[in-house]
Amino acid sequence: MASFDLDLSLFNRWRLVQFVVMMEEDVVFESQLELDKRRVKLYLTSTEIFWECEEKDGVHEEPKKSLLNKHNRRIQISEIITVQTEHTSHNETGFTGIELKNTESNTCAIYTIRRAHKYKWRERKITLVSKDCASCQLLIDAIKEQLKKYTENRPKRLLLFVNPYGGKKRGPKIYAEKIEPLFELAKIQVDVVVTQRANHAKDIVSDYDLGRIDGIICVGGDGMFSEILHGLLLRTLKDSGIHTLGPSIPLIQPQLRIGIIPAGSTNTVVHSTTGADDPVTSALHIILGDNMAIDVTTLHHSNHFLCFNVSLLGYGFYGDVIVDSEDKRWMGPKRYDWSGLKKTLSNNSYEGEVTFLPGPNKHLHPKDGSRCLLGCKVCNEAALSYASGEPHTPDGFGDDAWRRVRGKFLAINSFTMSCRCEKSPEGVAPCCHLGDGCLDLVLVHETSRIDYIRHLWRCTAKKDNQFDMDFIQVHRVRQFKFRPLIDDDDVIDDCAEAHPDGQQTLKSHVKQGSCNSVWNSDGEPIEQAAIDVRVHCQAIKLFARGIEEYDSDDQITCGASSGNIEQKRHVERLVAGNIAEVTHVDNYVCLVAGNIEQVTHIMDHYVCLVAGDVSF
Ligand SMILES: Nc1ncnc2c1ncn2[C@@H]1O[C@H](COP(=O)(O)OP(=O)(O)OP(=O)(O)O)[C@@H](O)[C@H]1O
Repeated sequence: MASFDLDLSLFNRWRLVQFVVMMEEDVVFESQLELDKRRVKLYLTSTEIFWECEEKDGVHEEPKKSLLNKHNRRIQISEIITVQTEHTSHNETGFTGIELKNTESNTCAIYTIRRAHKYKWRERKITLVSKDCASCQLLIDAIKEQLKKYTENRPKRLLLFVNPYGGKKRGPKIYAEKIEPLFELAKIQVDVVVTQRANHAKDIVSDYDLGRIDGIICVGGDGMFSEILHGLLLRTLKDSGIHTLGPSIPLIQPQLRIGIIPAGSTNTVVHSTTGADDPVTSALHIILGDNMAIDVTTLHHSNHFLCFNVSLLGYGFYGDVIVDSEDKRWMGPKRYDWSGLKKTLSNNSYEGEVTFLPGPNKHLHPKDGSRCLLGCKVCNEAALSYASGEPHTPDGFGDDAWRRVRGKFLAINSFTMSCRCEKSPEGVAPCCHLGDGCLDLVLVHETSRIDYIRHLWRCTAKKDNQFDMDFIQVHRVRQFKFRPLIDDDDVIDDCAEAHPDGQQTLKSHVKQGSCNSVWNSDGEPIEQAAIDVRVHCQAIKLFARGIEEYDSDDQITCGASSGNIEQKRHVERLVAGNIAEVTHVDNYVCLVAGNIEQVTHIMDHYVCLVAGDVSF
């Protein structure tokens, strides 16, 4: 017999949600239909569609099929991709006595999204059969009417770049097989460019008629995104008459949003803004017209603009890794592991001086345990505060707000976002915010190899204690400057000026264990070591919404059979890859769901199992 170990508060939360929803909504349309060969009564409100099963022969039977079970009978209008008639033959309709003409249909298909495993989204199709074609058309018209207000911000035409060279070189295949059909379904026109060389996309963006499109998409990795970001930000400045970007000039937020379909090696930006490194999820965020603004940092050397940065900016360890890995692209994403291992063993450290201007709120810091999630309060407040002028330095930092740290550093890392990736699910800087106008500055002082390995190891764990080590200092800052030091009193402006020939020179320079490392800015090496860095609050918009809350407490542990592997597999097939994470712990099947809807959905599956499919 199955045993259920459920947190009852989940039920209460669900009931509360249902109650509030029912109280708030006004039904604007209702209809009797057929769904999964069962009669249902469907209701349309301004925000959602829901349905209930009708009694059959006077008996209200609770069906077991997924779309009909009681916790899965809702569609948010805002999440509908499209609604259209679908042509089925007379026999397939299930409704008796219907005469269909060839060109007409009494079948309506609603395409929407479903939350699959954790942050991943998938397309979901719901087929509804009306009693006749006219009723079907009325239903479609009514849904389209409600959908109008949500489609205003959705893209109709996109410029899309596919990088055939990034990651495992799967960009073109990912686009053709997974993404193009979804954009066709959503009736989005796409101008596709397969890039022929580095900076091809940037050059096109600098001249393109941007008024024709609603967004720019890249199918590639962080490098490809960075290229488009540069093209779009510089183009926006140029269109506003700014041709030279001095260190004190604020960025102008472009009108267009950028979307990222991940097909690179690390895909940090997409992972940190959607929670998933998944092409289909990203395409669905684009189709629904999601919109969020993220911070951009500018790098200057001697008042000359160098580049923009949005994720990791690292000197020392990460700089050495990028230089070492650049000629190992043939290894694919594994090149970072190989070069990372080499550089960890060499344990080089570099002398320098960091000065920084702290963030405006001293209670917010890189170890405060917070997470930047969908609707983040910290980012929303920062946007308001920056909109009304540059924020003040917090009390307690004194008149001379700039702080100074000198020393020998194994790494100087600045994070403008949490930098989540496959290897670090919570991010290398887990408390960092996407749009708060600040960056998290991590100073890793010279230490032993083993201690640094411990730090790197902790970065990959789900706990966020990687900064609780005595050789690491963290600060949340608005601006910082770095100057390499030859010796204690000799601050030089740019050691790399002695090596102006680019990467080869930089590589031999780093290899010789020379005075300086290089900066790794979003995966690109920067020659100049002496830099000035400034954060620009929410300077670029993305087709994303931030990471949806994933409540790890919404967990059900359900008793499974005593060691019968077949029965466990049966459970796994029913729910795995669909709504929850499934793991086996001794004789228990452990299900972890992303939200209350998924939890209740899982319970229904288990009720089905107990009712007959499997006896525990
Ligand atoms: N056809 C091409 N040939 C060579 N390089 C290209 C081409 N198209 C684009 N690029 C360059 O490839 C670089 C890397 O691409 P991308 O970021 O997509 O992959 P990645 O480096 O493997 O992934 P990640 O940046 O996530 O680690 C980009 O900076 C881009 O300028």
